[in-house]
Amino acid sequence: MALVRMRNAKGGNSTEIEKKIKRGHALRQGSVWRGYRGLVALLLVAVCVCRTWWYMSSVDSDITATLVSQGELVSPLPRVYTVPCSEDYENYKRYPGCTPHRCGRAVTDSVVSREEAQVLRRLAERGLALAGSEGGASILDLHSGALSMGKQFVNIYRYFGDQIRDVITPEDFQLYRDVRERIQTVIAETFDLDQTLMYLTKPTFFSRINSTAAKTQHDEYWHPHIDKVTYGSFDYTCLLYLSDYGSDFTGGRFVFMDQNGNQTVEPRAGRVSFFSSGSENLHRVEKVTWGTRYAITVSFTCDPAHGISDPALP
Ligand SMILES: O=C(O)CCC(=O)C(=O)O
Ligand SMILES: [Fe+2]
Repeated sequence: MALVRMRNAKGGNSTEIEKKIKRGHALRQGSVWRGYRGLVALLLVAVCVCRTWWYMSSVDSDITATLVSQGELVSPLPRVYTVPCSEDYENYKRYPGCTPHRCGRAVTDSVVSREEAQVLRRLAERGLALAGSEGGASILDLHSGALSMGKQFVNIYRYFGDQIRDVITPEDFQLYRDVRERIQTVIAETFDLDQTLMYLTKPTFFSRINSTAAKTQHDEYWHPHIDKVTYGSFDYTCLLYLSDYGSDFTGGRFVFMDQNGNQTVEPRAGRVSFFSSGSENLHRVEKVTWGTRYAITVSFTCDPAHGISDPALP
């Protein structure tokens, strides 16, 4: 009743009012749609974030096989996997008796004992405790003296002078030499080479990796790479692990990236993993998710011009 009276009272203005009401409806509908649009945009963003997260996690979870697990003991003979040598070798100078004629990867736990690995790990801990990068990987190269310090490197022999003798002893250098010799022998036996025609090459370094974010590109250790391309002189790469996957750290598995899937080597203290350095052995290291991972890279060249002597105090 009141409504009818109001309509009558407004009389001629009714169409104007109806228009306003319609406009109001339209505006309300618009704002409802805008509300929906906000929701849709939010959903789209969520979908994008989820897809990116799924992609990023799948990059680290696309492992197809474990070549050697941490818990196994590969002894007394190395476990060897041959792979066809890449065609790249045709573009490199050949050194008979050393250049790979058989390519592949191998793992052995009987060349370096766990006790020796522990001594080397303590050396790495002492050396790297002197400085270290701001995140990601830190390295200590006993040959050149390079030690990660913040975003750069220092030369430990110059920076710490004689004090470095309290950190690295003659016994440490002797152990490095012994281990290097044994590694050279097992590589020569495995790939049928003349070990007198193989030379230690640089860089040869201790690495320490933890889960902190890398601040510079050279502290990013997880990118897929080919050692012959990255380091130039490498013909045979060897990694000596100084800590245990699963108990000292998580993540950080070594991954061979093959066309038909990936193959992992799980680090174990004293484990020696070696392979021909060409593109038949594209690889990466998974990001470390917890703890600290120590390893030494000890590699060999066939080119005497790229050979170096064992590390020693200057
Ligand atoms: O530490 C590792 O397992 C591998 C390191 C590596 O790929 C390299 O030093 O080129
Ligand atoms: Fe590498």
